[in-house]
Amino acid sequence: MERIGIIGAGQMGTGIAQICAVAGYDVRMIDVKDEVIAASLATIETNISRQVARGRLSVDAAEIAQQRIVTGKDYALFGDCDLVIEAASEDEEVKRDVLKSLVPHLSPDAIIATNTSSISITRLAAATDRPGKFVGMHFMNPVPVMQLVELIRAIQTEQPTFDTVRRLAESLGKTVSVAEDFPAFIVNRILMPMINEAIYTLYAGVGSVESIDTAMKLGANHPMGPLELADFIGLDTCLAIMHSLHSGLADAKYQPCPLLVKYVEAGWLGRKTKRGFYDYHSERPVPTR
Ligand SMILES: CC(=O)CC(=O)SCCNC(=O)CCNC(=O)[C@H](O)C(C)(C)COP(=O)(O)OP(=O)(O)OC[C@H]1O[C@@H](n2cnc3c(N)ncnc32)[C@H](O)[C@@H]1OP(=O)(O)O
Ligand SMILES: NC(=O)C1=CN([C@@H]2O[C@H](COP(=O)(O)OP(=O)(O)OC[C@H]3O[C@@H](n4cnc5c(N)ncnc54)[C@H](OP(=O)(O)O)[C@@H]3O)[C@@H](O)[C@H]2O)C=CC1
Repeated sequence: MERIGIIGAGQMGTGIAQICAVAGYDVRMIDVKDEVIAASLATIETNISRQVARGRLSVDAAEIAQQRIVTGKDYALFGDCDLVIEAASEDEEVKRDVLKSLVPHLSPDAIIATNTSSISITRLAAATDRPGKFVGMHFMNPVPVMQLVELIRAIQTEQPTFDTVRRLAESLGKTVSVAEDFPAFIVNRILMPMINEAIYTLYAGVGSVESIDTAMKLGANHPMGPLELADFIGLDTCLAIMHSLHSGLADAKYQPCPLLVKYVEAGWLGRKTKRGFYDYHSERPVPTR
């Protein structure tokens, strides 16, 4: 494995590109907007510079890593990639369109991985010309910091594909946890109902944003409160994951909180739009409820 493609230069695509380049892989990354790509490269530069300042990476290695990342808007960039990781928005129609556009450009042996948080790997695999060479590779946010990669086998995934992607995750310094292909897999099946319940707790007036987050940080030793974490993940992504759980498992306990729905309808998506359960326009996040 030498060259890795990434679709989507949002927070996940950016983190994946960074760790792949630092680990020595050539990276090709596309997105639909120039400004998103520019912001992604700026984030990578900041993060890599911090690694240099911390003495974890030499100046030369940092420069080489950044040169390994080639960006653009055209799927033809993926022609010589050994593996392409799809990290576009958490929307099945978007992902299907992306996969349809991708496959004509790929070499026959190339593997496709999806970083989806919740959507059926089996259905996405079936939307490609190579379901046996398709796998779920679910990185955690922030990618450079979090230790885990969840690997999800579609019913069609062939063992050599799975083994190759496991080796790739390990070569990136990650620890693998294997999940079967059920809605939202392991991490989000457990984490997202907790976040949704925190939003219900706010909706019911049990506590303010600050009291709920403080309670869970100091009372349950979570590194971030659930509402702060929801803003960090992206409220659109949180809602999409709850929809996958609700429709995929047909259980009322997964119904998304109406307040979450309203925030997403308002375009309050968390940190990425500078407003969610907190307002991020000033230096310190300000709770909005
Ligand atoms: C939705 C899904 O499908 C799946 C998911 O990803 S669910 C979300 C999973 N992620 C989590 O639960 C994250 C919970 N939060 C945390 O673990 C921590 O708050 C955190 C790791 C994000 C930050 O840790 P912290 O100790 O509070 O902050 P801080 O001291 O600033 O950061 C620790 C290090 O991480 C780095 N870091 C923090 N945020 C970062 C980011 N977004 N990108 C890159 N590096 C980051 C910092 O630079 C710092 O590095 P150094 O050691 O070089 O100083
Ligand atoms: N956020 C998280 O904590 C985690 C997210 N994930 C998953 O990773 C994926 C990406 O999430 P995340 O990075 O947070 O989302 P972001 O919203 O930060 O980034 C998604 C990016 O994909 C772009 N995009 C949308 N459509 C296309 C397309 N057709 N072609 C290329 N790029 C496209 C978006 O552009 P535009 O903004 O213009 O629409 C955006 O830049 C999702 O599947 C999500 O569920 C997995 C683990 C954790």
